[in-house]
Amino acid sequence: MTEHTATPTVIPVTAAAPYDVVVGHGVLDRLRGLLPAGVQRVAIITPESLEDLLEPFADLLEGLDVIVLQVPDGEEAKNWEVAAACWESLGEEGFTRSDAVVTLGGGATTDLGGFVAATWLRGVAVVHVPTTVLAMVDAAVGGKTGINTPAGKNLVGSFHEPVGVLCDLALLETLPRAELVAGLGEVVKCGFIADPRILELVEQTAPEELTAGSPVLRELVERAIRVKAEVVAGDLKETGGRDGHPGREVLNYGHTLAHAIEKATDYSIRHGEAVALGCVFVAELAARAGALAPEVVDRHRAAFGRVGLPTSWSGADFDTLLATMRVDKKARGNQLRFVVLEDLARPVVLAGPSEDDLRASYAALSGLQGS
Ligand SMILES: NC(=O)c1ccc[n+]([C@@H]2O[C@H](COP(=O)([O-])OP(=O)(O)OC[C@H]3O[C@@H](n4cnc5c(N)ncnc54)[C@H](O)[C@@H]3O)[C@@H](O)[C@H]2O)c1
Ligand SMILES: O=C(O)C(=O)C[C@@H](O)[C@H](O)[C@H](O)COP(=O)(O)O
Ligand SMILES: [Zn+2]
Repeated sequence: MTEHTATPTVIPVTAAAPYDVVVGHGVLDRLRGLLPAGVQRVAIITPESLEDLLEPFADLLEGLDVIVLQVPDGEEAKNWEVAAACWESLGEEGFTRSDAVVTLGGGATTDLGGFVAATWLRGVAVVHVPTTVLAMVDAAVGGKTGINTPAGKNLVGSFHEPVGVLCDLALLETLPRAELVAGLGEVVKCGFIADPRILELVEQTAPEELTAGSPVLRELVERAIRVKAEVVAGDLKETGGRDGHPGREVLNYGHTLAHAIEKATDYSIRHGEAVALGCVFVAELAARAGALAPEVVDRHRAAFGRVGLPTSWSGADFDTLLATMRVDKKARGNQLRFVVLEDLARPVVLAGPSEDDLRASYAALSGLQGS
């Protein structure tokens, strides 16, 4: 058994109202301390699939008036019907601005629950308790909330910062391996865009050692949260960076194609898996634009592949993917924009790449010859 550092790590996030991300093992008893003072009623938004976690979790809020809003699992929750059902329940309960939402689940739950909290009464407090690696390192931090529409992923949403985030690594003990690995997709992304030490740790650690109790996993989680916190603090609402840095858009590295792949597969691919593919694709694109050395492109395939993520895919025709990429939030008019790297941790925006380069990069991702 791994010995856990007893002390939780507290990572502050600078925002309009600053908040803490608490990381550790067995830290759920900190939940009450993250709720705003004086809260008497809490709505827990959580997927039906996590029922086993729910009962002991709700006990932590003993003495408060607790409402449970069970939502569908995964992406099935990220639509307006589920959001509307949550609004209806909050209305029936007379949920007010002195009450608070607590999400318990993966990134789909924190996105949906955050969106409900952002929109109910134009904004009530939300604490996120992420239960996947992906939600701990990314979805629960930084205030992006959202739902999908038939046109694509996360097209409706808002920025609504949580008042606190509680990452209890013990919750990962029941997480299926494929979900843990998917979360590493966003971690490795952070390695490329900002913290190459993450890449070294991944390269030096046997992938099967990255388990819920592993100190290396904890270090990776904390490093990725620090990357996210720092980027978000510099550009809270993705309005732009400074001195050539893309600002918050850097966190979208690989996501233009990733979101198109998710839509094309009807969300049967995991977000973190799609991000791995999208990052390989933009690395190829950067190389074609003359920005990135081939060794760094190879390192993308090696690092994502090392943790067990896919690095090759050809499951949809390029024109279908291109049509979806045109509604990516980074696009401006007819022009597609991508975050690409000039080197490790040197991100820039590439605006309006040629269609030939985009096609050739997709061919390279597909593993086709002559790409
Ligand atoms: N808002 C943001 O900044 C942001 C950032 C990254 C990703 N996202 C979004 O997050 C979503 C992906 O999140 P995800 O990968 O966590 O997926 P998810 O929320 O769909 O969870 C994945 C699966 O794991 C199960 N699960 C969750 N916790 C578990 C646990 N502790 N034990 C057992 N099973 C558990 C869930 O029931 C689900 O089936 C996507 O919708 C993506 O767009 C948002
Ligand atoms: O927090 C951000 O900013 C990100 O881009 C993080 C991404 O990992 C995340 O998947 C996000 O939801 C994508 O944002 P979107 O604006 O492209 O919907
Ligand atoms: Zn993402």
